[in-house]
Amino acid sequence: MSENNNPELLDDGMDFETPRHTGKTLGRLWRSVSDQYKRLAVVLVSVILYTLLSIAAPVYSAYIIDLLWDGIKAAFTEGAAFRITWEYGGRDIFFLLLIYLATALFYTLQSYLMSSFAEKLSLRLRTEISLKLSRLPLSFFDRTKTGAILSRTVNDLDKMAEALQTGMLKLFTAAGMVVGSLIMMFRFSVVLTLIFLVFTGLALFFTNLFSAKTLKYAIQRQQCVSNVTAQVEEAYSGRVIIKAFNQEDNSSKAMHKANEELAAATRKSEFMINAINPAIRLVNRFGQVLIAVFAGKMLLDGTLTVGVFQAFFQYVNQASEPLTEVAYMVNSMQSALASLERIYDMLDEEEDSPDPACPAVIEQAKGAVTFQNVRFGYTPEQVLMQDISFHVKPGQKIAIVGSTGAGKTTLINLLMRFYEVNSGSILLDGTDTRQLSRANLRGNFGMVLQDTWLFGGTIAENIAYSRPNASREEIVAAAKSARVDFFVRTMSHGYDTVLSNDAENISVGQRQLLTIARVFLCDPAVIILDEATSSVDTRTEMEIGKAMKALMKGRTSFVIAHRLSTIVDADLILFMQNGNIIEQGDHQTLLQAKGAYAELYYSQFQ
Ligand SMILES: Nc1ncnc2c1ncn2[C@@H]1O[C@H](COP(=O)(O)OP(=O)(O)OP(=O)(O)O)[C@@H](O)[C@H]1O
Repeated sequence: MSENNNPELLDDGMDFETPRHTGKTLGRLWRSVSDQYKRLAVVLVSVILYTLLSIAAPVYSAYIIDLLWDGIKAAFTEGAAFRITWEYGGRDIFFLLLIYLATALFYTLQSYLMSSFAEKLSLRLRTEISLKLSRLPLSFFDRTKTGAILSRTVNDLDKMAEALQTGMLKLFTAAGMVVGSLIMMFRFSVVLTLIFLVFTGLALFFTNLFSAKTLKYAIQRQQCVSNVTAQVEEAYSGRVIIKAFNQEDNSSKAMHKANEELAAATRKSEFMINAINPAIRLVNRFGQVLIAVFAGKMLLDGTLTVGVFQAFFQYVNQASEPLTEVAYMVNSMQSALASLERIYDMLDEEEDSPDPACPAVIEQAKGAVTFQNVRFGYTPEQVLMQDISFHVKPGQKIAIVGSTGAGKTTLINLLMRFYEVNSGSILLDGTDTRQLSRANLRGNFGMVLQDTWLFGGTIAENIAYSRPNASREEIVAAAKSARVDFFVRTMSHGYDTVLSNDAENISVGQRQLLTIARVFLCDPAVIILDEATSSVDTRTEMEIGKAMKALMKGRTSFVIAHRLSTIVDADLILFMQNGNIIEQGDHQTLLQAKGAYAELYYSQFQ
């Protein structure tokens, strides 16, 4: 199972893993529940009392049955009626009932306390995770699959909470119950207890023998479930492309294959579970029959009383059940610890460097931007940008040009401080952006990306995302500036129309206009525009172009340009290649330089 300890491989929520550092993880868990020690102490006392009473009840019942049995025999020989009075038997039966009641109460108490303990812990971890997610750098999300993050926040936490609620309690009570029952059994009869131990040993041996196989099939099944989920996800997200390329048959064949594999794996794993349990129970039953035969003989010999006979069987049940479950309990506890370990791993991930303690503040930026000898790589070993320098005056339009992968988006990522530069600096109005808080820096920027993001909510709420307290008039004014007001009014509920299911009921162009409205509303000093490519029709493209032009007015604007025709009026064109700016200047200067830009320009227009 060692390969399962690699967090990368655990993305599909595979069950039955083992923790890497059990002691360390337990220690950390212990420290993170320091506010709940009192609760745990009460649970511990309750578990001890529950176990003691559960062990005491059969002995007491043996005493009562023997007492009554003697009374019945005496009454029989005397020919008198047998009667139970308060003094004779009644009081004992009442006390026995009290013991049963108390065990039930302690059981309820400890179950309740443990579930609230586990829920408190999981709420705390959930909060820590969500805070952590907001502090993690984007590079974490680059290298971690979405499924893994979801699995951490949902599956792992649930698994851990469940194991703490039921598994741990069972483990504690099981230990006490087995030890206590065995002691009592030995006291009653060494021979009968030895028979019990031999058969339980056999049952455990068979459980171990088959558990490796059961585990193997269970893991296979889990992998098949992941496979089916992936197929469904793929078929759903790619449904348009699948239809467009007439691949429905292949897609459903792949799905069918995954389903068949899952059915086969489930059959095997269910068979193992369903075949093993009765087999093990059979071994246990054989043991019990043998004990009954021997005990019956002892009963006839008079070396065992009726009361002890029945009490012994109560102990057999109390001891054998936890013993056969112990393998499962250990597995589930280990798997819960592995889950907890992954949660801690995520909480230990390196965070964004903290904002400065006394940050500089730029309330309303003028919009001057300077890159000074910026050097950057997404990974330490691979430097993408060697040495980038340029200066932009407030209100200027800067076009960033370059082939795919040239580093245009990266430049913007650095400007927004989504990633930190390796060396050099980026200045906004002469202030190093690292001296500002990230919130202050980003508050001075507005972004319109091709990859528009709208959330499930009304159109008004979506526009107001950049300024949640904006009035309806301001929202409508922003929509008008973005030339999307007319479209919104044609919708069934206007600005209160709820966008759902990824906002598929509105077109790509309209989505982009809505995100332009969003930026209009927050009125930033610097804007970043990712020009629309061919995914919209010419008319919508013109609308977007006009809305963007209006947005750029009076602001410093960085435009990631795909068509050179739209940037001839730019104050500064940055021509990028392999992460570096190889030419910069305005359109005329670059044409006169007769370099890469001129070549590209003429290739597009001649
Ligand atoms: N998050 C990331 N982690 C690692 N490498 C990245 C990351 N994002 C981009 N890169 C790499 O950095 C280089 C520049 O990418 P970038 O996205 O900046 O290019 P681009 O000019 O914006 O391209 P496009 O026009 O296709 O969007 C590419 O080689 C890309 O593979």
